[in-house]
Amino acid sequence: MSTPPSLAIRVEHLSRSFGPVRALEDVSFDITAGEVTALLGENGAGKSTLLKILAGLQPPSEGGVTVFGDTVTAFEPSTMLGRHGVAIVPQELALLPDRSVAENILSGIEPGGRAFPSRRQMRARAVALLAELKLDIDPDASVRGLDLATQQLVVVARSIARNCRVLILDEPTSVLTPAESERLFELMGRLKAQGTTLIYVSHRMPEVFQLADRIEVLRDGRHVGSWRRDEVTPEQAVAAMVGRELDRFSSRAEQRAGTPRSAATPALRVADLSGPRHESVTFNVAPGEIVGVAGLPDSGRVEMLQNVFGAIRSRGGTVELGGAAYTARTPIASVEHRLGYVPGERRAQGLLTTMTVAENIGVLTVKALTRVGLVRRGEFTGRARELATRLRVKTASSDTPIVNLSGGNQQKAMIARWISIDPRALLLDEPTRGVDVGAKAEIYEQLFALAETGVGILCSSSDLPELLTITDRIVVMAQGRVVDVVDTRTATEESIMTAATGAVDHTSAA
Ligand SMILES: Nc1ncnc2c1ncn2[C@@H]1O[C@H](COP(=O)(O)OP(=O)(O)OP(=O)(O)O)[C@@H](O)[C@H]1O
Repeated sequence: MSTPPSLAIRVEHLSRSFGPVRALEDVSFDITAGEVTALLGENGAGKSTLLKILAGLQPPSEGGVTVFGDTVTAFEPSTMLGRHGVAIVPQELALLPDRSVAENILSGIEPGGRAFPSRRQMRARAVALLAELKLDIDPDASVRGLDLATQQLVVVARSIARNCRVLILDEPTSVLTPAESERLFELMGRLKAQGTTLIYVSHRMPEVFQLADRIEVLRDGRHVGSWRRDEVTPEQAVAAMVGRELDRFSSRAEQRAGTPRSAATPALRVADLSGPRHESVTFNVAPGEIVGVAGLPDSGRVEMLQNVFGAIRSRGGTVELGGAAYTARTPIASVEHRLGYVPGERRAQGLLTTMTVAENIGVLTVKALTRVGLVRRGEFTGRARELATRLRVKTASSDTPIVNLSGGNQQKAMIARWISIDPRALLLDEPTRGVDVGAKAEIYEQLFALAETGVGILCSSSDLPELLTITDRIVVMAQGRVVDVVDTRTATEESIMTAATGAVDHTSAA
């Protein structure tokens, strides 16, 4: 059978089960060569499972895949790349940290069947490739010292060096700033111009509608929508993802118009706080207030949050919770003081990877639910289940290992964990990274409900529309210092970015 020249990949009746979970159910669609295809779906819809099958990281349970007319018979990475030209940029980048950029791009490649005769030739080839891709990256730099965005570009270059014709990117922008995302989009544009087929997953609608030629939607493992970009609106695509029209989410400013700021003792007071990459940081969070922290990734906002929580060593300054000084700060003491912290790096900092969903959510309540050395198991699981339902954590059961959950659902479980301690103040870093549009609104509602009960919330995020939607005020940091504190009702993305990128003056905080 001859294949139309424009067909890159045909997926036919693809299914994949994990025990009782049907991650993919009879999925069939085509991917056109030389186009950008965006794959959309809620958390747990099956996107990563489909991408992993296409990259040969796992086989389907049923069904088949054809790449440029050639039927795939072995779902393994070396075959998918070597024979079919399909490569993936996964969420967890697997580079060799102590090797140079050039080595990472080219090691393991044998031009003409032979290893590179010398390091010099390998380096020269890497330089040529980086120039061809217009990537301004030092070929001799050690990968360990590169930021995540640059590491991602190195993985793309490595795939291109291996003659990949189809490049898959799994949520590539979830860890990037807007400027870094633009750099990636420019590279994607250049690859497309050279004829590379691109498939990518994103939860960010504006970006999908900027980049994609086609949009494919999965829901509960089924393929439920397929459009050219100009045939569909973002609202229609979201409705296909969630199976209903989403109500427009009204921002905090709209919901609280006219509500005066609480004059009560602050839930959290931070004064003159200094530590790694931050200096003399001062601000308050009133009970029931949601304060955002904006700033570039190197602004020190992440370290500042860790300092407040007691996860890193402080170099001075004070923290007060409900008017009482909180001095010897450690993560354990913070739990006892009912100060919560949802970290941005869930894999490294939060997830208990050998434990179940219920254990991950309930781990901080074990002590409270233990009597004479015995955990009240029923109550423990019951509470965890209730929180899992409240945050719409999609899981086969509460006994499922947490690692079996999709990324977005793991994040929802991490937030549920901290809500379980009934916090007095809650710190969050990138709370909705990797979370789908429907679940985002659920998380925002939970934060609003928490604030309603008097909890002071401090939320650091690189997602400016998020900060403008959920906060009352925004602390803007640059180069480790607070450079502005703005009322969200009058702030814009531009005004925040201007402060975050330009100013170096230390404005005294409210
Ligand atoms: N190794 C596994 N074992 C058991 N279940 C799994 C495994 N991998 C995925 N699943 C399940 O398959 C379903 C689809 O997961 P997948 O990771 O493909 O979702 P996704 O659409 O990529 O979600 P997200 O946007 O949250 O990353 C989920 O219900 C998930 O819990």
